[in-house]
Amino acid sequence: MDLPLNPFKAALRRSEPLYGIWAGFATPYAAEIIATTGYDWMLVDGEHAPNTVPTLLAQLQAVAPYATHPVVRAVHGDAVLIKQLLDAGVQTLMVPMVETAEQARALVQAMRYPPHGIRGVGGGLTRATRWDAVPDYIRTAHEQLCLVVQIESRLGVENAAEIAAVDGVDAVFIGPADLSTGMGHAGDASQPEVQDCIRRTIETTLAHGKACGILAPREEDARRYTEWGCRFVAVAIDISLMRQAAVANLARYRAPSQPAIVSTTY
Ligand SMILES: O=C(O)C(=O)C[C@H](O)[C@@H](O)CO
Repeated sequence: MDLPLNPFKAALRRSEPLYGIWAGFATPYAAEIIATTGYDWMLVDGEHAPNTVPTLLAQLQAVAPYATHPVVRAVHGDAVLIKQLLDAGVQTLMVPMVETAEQARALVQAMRYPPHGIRGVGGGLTRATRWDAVPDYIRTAHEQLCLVVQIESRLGVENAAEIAAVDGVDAVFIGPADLSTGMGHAGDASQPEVQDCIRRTIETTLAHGKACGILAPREEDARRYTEWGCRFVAVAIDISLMRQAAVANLARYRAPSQPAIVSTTY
């Protein structure tokens, strides 16, 4: 069989925004529900959701029949973990907290086979090669792999040009929560100096011919970042959607200040 194409990587070159959703339930069942809803991509979160390599694999398998592209966020940029994720069939990998070009280059190396990198060869053991059904995987894999590095610190913003310039970095994704918190604003990305960093990072990334993305569950933020040039925007978080819907539904019957009648005490 042919090497599965990466439609997300191809779509990053287009001008229309790609709308995504954060998938934090860490279960294949919930991931599959999300995959049916029509978002262009979903972020399967291995950093802040309770995921492991097997749970990420199960989610990749669950969403495989659907058009929504799974972007998997690793808990960190360790080369050994990256090897396992790629072997499991991750095509688009997001790595948090990339602050220097050197870090970005190491990530590219982790995703490529020698002589271009250090990825170990799993061959017929791996889902990535469809258990050896894909011919010439070693020589062609990099064409369909996509590396998204997260810039989410002041140092990362300062080094954004060098990071975006790294050959093999396909896109930059801004983390507004970590960026604002690291700048002393405890998750408040609306602060002018944080907004300034976000805008500069977008402009710098685009100037280097790379796509830029961001998490923006509030509509006004998502629209502004899109206007500033973000190409892929996560406009929702599944867990927040569920909680907000549950709270709003109960509020139709009972004031939020009223305690539950049935309560379990220990
Ligand atoms: O800093 C950010 O913003 C992100 O990287 C996304 C967060 O980790 C996300 O989990 C917030 O819910």
